Amino acid sequence: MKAIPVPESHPIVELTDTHVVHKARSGGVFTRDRVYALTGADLAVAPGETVGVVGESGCGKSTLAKVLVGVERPASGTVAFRGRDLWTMPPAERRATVGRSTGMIFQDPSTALNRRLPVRRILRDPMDVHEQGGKREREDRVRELMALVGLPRALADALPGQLSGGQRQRVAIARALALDPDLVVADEPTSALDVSVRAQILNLLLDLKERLGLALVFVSHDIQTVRRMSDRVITMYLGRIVEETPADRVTDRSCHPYTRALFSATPGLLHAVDPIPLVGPVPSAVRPPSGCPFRTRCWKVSELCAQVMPEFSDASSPGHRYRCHHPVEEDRSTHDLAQSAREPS
Ligand SMILES: Nc1ncnc2c1ncn2[C@@H]1O[C@H](COP(=O)(O)OP(=O)(O)OP(=O)(O)O)[C@@H](O)[C@H]1O
Repeated sequence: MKAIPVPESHPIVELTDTHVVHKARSGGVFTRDRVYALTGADLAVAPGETVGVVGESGCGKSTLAKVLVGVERPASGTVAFRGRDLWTMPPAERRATVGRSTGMIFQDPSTALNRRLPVRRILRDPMDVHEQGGKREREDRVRELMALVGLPRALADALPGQLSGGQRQRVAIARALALDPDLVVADEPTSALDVSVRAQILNLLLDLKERLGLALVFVSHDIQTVRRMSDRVITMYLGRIVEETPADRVTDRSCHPYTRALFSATPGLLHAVDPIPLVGPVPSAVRPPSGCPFRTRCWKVSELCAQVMPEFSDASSPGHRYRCHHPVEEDRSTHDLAQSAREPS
């Protein structure tokens, strides 16, 4: 089993009871309703670790990613970088802290890169903004970054539109690394790419992470990939973190019924022979259910689940915690669970 890195004195970034609330839109117009995009998130990212984030569409994965890199301001709770609260810093200090210590890689490099700038300018831009090094040093760093991500030097003057999808994502990765960050957050970094280049980009990320000692937060719909890339996996449901599990135990040892159901439905996983049925749609993030948000789809639901949001409980294995009143026994087989879900008592 992979060891979960023990945090140094301070995690790189730590969320404490962090909430993000948006104004809801209907037909492009804001309404009085509120969308609870992230609710009560507690999460610490340690130097050098990879945290994978999974959950169905709309559960708050991208919101969590944006909060971690200081792009999204929470409505309440704290976001601390190396122990210092980001949102009580003076704005210039906050921009410098976030800009220097984090990098973000988005889903679609075609829209994330400025189409009018050549590669060398895209890569130099973070150094220009944060006034890092002189002209010569910035040019040297551009060359270094291109080599680091496997881009030929001949492409330095190319525009993004002249590159392949995989090359564009390499540029986006190089830009995220320009200021030598401690943390990179990758939000669906391969889902807009051809299947043939996905593995190359994932391998590049893993390789860079090892070589540079980066912490990586990896958001993806592709559960297999999250499991392969990560040290631990965060499961989100309707804006809540509901479980945190060591990645190599997530298919058969996770305790939250939702995590088990999610992984049981993933083709190609060892235990995905008998999917646990998830009945009905995900409830609205405008009117989340009382108590546990998963209760409307859970086969283990009881009255308590409607009344009380479960606190995090520690499981017997280290680095594993979950929010559930009726957790799955850690060693119960997925096949067995699928039977119970079909015939709730
Ligand atoms: N700017 C915004 N204004 C209003 N609602 C928003 C905004 N951004 C996100 N939301 C809503 O917040 C919730 C969480 O969105 P988020 O994009 O974080 O989910 P996600 O898990 O990343 O989804 P996906 O996997 O589809 O990208 C959703 O209900 C979404 O519609």
